[in-house]
Amino acid sequence: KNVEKLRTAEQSDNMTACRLVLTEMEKHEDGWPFLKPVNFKQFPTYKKYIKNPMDFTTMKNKLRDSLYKTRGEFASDTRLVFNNCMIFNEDESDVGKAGHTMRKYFEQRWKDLLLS
Ligand SMILES: Cc1ncccc1N[C@@H](C)c1cnc2ccsc2c1
Repeated sequence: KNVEKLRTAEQSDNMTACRLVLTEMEKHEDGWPFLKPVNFKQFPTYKKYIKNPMDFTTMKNKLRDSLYKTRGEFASDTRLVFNNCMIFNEDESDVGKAGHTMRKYFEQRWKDLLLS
């Protein structure tokens, strides 16, 4: 019983760092392109090129529903957001530049939080 409780407690600690960095990315001034799923009507070719769309709201819902078993799974979805962005958007476009900024921001914060 205690082992179970301990594991759940550890699990929620792991997810605290995820919730924190996700909140920071949602508030970041360059986070705007990634807040919601890309609208396929607005970008008709998106689903042709991007096989696994991901965005911050979807990640928030997955955290809420405990769909991330490890911090690594959360980090993978975050990197998916920015890799999709680099596939679809020119580096010099507003969205492309925001993607690079947010990717750098995430990787630095992820390091800070996990080595703390
Ligand atoms: C991250 C991403 N990748 C590819 C396409 C779109 C997006 N983001 C949406 C929100 C977006 C990005 N930029 C604009 C500009 C006018 S509407 C709109 C919506």
